[in-house]
Amino acid sequence: MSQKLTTKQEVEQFLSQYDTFLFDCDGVLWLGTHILPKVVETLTLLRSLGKKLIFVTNNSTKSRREYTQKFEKFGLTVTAEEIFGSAFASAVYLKNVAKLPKEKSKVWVLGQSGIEEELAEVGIESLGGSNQALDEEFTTESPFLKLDPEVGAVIAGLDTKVNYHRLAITLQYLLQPDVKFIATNIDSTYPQKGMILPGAGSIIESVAFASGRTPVACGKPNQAMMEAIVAQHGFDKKRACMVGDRLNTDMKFGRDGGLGTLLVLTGIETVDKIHALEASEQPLYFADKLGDIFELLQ
Ligand SMILES: O=C(O)[C@H](O)[C@H](O)COP(=O)(O)O
Repeated sequence: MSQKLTTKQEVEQFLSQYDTFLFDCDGVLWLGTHILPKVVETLTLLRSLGKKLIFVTNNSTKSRREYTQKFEKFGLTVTAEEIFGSAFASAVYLKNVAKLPKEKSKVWVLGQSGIEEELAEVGIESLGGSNQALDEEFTTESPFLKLDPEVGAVIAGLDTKVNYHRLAITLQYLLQPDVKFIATNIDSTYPQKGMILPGAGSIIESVAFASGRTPVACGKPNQAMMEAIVAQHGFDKKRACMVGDRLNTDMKFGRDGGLGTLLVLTGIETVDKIHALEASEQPLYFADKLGDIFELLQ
């Protein structure tokens, strides 16, 4: 049964079990540009206790570099090596697993600059994405209908500028059987201050349904992402904890990876949703917010 962290002793006991903490971002650390209460204090405290912090987000709109700038704005110094985003995970998958043939080495992007930047980092040329010509209304005269024969894959992720033009051209590439279909993540929604918004998964579902194809999803809960993180940071999974706000991505990612799990209620989930699960599916711990760790230790 999931245990709620409500006392200083419970928090001390919780912290004593783990040396490494993997943090989801949206819904745990912040809601869009709104940092959640006592997050900076909590992360600073954990660092002072010698804990290793790694940030694992399914949000593909920003590259690791752009995320370091977002952390900086909140007064937190985080290096790109401490951040794993689904855009990075997708680029690594394409580079090291999908291994596109030389003659089909380009990628069509349905998504934002974070994906384009991470693809460029691994030497993959991309089309589409944030290209402003795609903001134009779609017509059958669209120049993008002249498909690039060197495109060997589609990567689809969260795109807050999604429109019919982008969906129509993405579908044309997905109707080519030899073009691979990669999704950055499956999140149906994501939390913003006071509301829930359509996530990458809901956008990707549009072209998956239209094309009749199912993508390979590279973000949480895909364990390839966990393996990449463990390979880079070399921590003991038995003494690591995944902290997240979504049961079917963050908590599944942590549980399947053999990590401890802490669910916070500042994002998508509720206590009722936790208790509706089988005991084995529930997070080990839950809390109203991440900042409770700092507040309860005072
Ligand atoms: O793609 C989305 O729907 C959102 O960006 C995603 O849900 C947020 O990612 P998180 O930081 O919660 O993993």
